[in-house]
Amino acid sequence: MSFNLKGQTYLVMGVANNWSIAWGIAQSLDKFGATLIFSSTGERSIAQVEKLRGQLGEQNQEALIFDTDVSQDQPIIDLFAAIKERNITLSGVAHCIAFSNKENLKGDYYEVGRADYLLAQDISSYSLTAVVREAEKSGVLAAHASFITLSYLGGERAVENYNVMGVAKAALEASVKYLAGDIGKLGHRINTISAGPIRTVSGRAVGGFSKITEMMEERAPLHTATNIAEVGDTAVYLLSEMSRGVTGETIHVDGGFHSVG
Ligand SMILES: CCCCCCc1ccc(Oc2ccc(Oc3cccc(O)n3)cc2)c(O)c1
Repeated sequence: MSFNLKGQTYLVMGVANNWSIAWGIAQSLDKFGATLIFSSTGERSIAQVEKLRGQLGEQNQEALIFDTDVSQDQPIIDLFAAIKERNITLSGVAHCIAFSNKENLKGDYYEVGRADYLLAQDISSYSLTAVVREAEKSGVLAAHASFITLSYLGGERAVENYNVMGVAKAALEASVKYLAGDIGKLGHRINTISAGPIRTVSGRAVGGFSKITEMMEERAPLHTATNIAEVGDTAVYLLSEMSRGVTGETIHVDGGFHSVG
């Protein structure tokens, strides 16, 4: 019997367009037969997902798409209530959501203002905690559900220009470990994929992005830039029973860059 995800439903949060890592995750889950639900923010992203789902398998041609602003608790509560009332059981959630104002993604980190710091933390870190809590409380989770979120090396060490987003990712990665403790006793898991730089709309918002990607292609053991399909396939592993013994972990999908000096 070959591995597949037929009959399993996953929520993918944060598809903005076909460059999004979240879209790579959706495509990989779809490839293995999973049924998908999408939540994004804003009419442009919603319109993109409506267009993109046409590229997916039969089971996802009419995938549900929710508009969820994760900067408030109520929209997150409403999202899982809507899933619950459709009697859908979730095998997992991919949280692919982050934001910080562009002017904080260049220059000196300490120039970041209090409001901008809190905004980056709210959207890029706290939103995962709220999503995991409300998913659990809503009763939509399968017996052994799996959560994943996305990070970058700049959350582990100072990478020039990544600045306030790096501090938010550090909080995100610490949250994953504490959340692993909370939900492990309930039978659920949560892990982080730390992706190498990928040419996305978000990536281009970060100062020095093209320099970093060139440097990575030179110095990473695999000498390749990361792509969304590589991240998507690792997401399938972490969101499936194949990683049933793994939680609170970070897997780097970065051509090995983090391993070399
Ligand atoms: C100098 C580091 C270069 C490599 C950056 C890799 C990376 C690329 C994209 C990442 O995701 C975001 C997500 C939102 C974000 O904030 C944005 C995105 C678009 C517009 C805007 O005003 N802010 C910035 C980066 C991310 O966390 C990490």
